[in-house]
Amino acid sequence: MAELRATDQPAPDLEVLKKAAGVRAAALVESGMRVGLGTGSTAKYAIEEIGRRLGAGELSGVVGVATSEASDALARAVGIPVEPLDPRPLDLAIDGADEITPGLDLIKGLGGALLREKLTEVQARRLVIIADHTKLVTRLGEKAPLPVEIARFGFLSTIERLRALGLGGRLRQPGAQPYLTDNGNYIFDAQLPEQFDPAELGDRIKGTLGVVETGLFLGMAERAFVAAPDGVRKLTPQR
Ligand SMILES: O=C[C@H](O)[C@H](O)[C@H](O)COP(=O)(O)O
Repeated sequence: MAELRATDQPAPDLEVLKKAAGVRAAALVESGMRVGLGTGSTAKYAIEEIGRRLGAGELSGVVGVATSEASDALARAVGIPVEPLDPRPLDLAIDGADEITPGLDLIKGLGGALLREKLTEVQARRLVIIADHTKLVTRLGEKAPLPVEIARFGFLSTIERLRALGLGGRLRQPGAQPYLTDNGNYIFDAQLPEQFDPAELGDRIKGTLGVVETGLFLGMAERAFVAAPDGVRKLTPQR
């Protein structure tokens, strides 16, 4: 890809980049597909584009499986029929991410949807991640905390157990009350250590009493469309 100098043109704002990635991924949807619909400010653009393609008659028979109440509402609003998750595989899932490594390991869940996202996307034949370039990292935890969904009952005890694993972090509490997920749970935003084995730490967190799920998505993404000012790049896992 050609390099642009800073003086050539103003950098597109992040919304423009997110939309470019979302539209690129939505082009993978074919008629008759069952598609996992991600959550967040980037997934929103893919959902809108799938709706636009359905409305324009470019697609037919597409069914969405939404990963949050918000994405369910958006999908219905743009004309995508939505079904609940059932055991059948999904042809494709499209979602954003908070961090993306060169191996396409991910941190997800800053939007609070990690549990439904993982339940849905583990059933997808292909998980396609869409993001702007600010989400690229060399190691997990570089920029974002790791969201960990925890049961409300006994949450202070669960947080103590997580701290005993060496994790810093805090309960997500944007206002007077803790943040509540679509599943009625809380989220602990964990600060990851500088060096750790993601699979091993993920297992230890998941094995902690009171933990429902983590935002570590390891080895799940088939590709990512990452938008930067000089274009949308397709990334595949580098191992
Ligand atoms: O829980 C939210 C999801 O994992 C999102 O896909 C993730 O937080 C990225 O969201 P955004 O595209 O808004 O940065």
